[in-house]
Amino acid sequence: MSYLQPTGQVIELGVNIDHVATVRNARGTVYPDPLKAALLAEEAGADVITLHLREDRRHIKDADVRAIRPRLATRMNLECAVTTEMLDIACAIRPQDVCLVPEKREEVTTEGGLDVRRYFSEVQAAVRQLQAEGIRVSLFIDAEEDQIQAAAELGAPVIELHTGRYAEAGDDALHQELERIRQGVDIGLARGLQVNAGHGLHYTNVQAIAAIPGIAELNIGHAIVAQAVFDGWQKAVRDMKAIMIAARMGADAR
Ligand SMILES: CC(=O)[C@@H](O)[C@H](O)COP(=O)(O)O
Ligand SMILES: NCC(=O)COP(=O)(O)O
Repeated sequence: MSYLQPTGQVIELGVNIDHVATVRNARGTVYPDPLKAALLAEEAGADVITLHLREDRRHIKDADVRAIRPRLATRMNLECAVTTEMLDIACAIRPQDVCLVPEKREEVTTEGGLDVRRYFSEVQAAVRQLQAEGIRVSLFIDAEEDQIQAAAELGAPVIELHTGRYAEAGDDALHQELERIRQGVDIGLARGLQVNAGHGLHYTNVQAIAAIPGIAELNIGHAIVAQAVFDGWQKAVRDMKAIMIAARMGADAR
């Protein structure tokens, strides 16, 4: 049986537009415009628009977040670090969703999940601050039982399991990493959490993740922007969504 999401979808696609901004920033131009990318992605089937306002603003800028928030027909999932600056920005702009992620200046991309257990009180305070503004909070964590348990304990309604290790796994570790995600989904659902997933997913490795019953939403960005170079933006979004739904329906049919 397919679990239907609020939008009636069996699984939702969050399109992360960070790297549209990377291309724009490469020359300091105003194009490609992340706002246009967001609106076209929604037309092409994106259920959520995700953007990561990093402390170093290497791609998405504050102005992008402000410009995009009021224009979306779907919903904004703003990813940010657990810092006073970012939480204040999130509370001012009030996206529907905020996903709290770890951040290191020197990282090329997000390297792991938020250590909710270690920073329990700080994360709990951040969740409460955001929830007081009516924002739904997701925690970007590794698929580890103690992290999932900690997320449930501090009252976050949603977790996003970091699929980076799965995405980077060689053939010998792939099955183990996929099993780790599967178990994380089961643990999260058992604790009443919505379970999302993301990071490093592309048009091939997404299928096994999308097929996991109970995953509500996948956040995917880099691979879609890369595919858009060859196929165009809207086709890249449409194709990713179609692959996800086919994988989920195939799994449910089994
Ligand atoms: C949290 C996550 O996995 C993505 O948002 C990722 O951080 C995309 O942004 P970067 O490519 O700048 O890491
Ligand atoms: N949280 C994952 C995300 O938003 C997109 O990550 P990626 O697909 O750009 O690796």
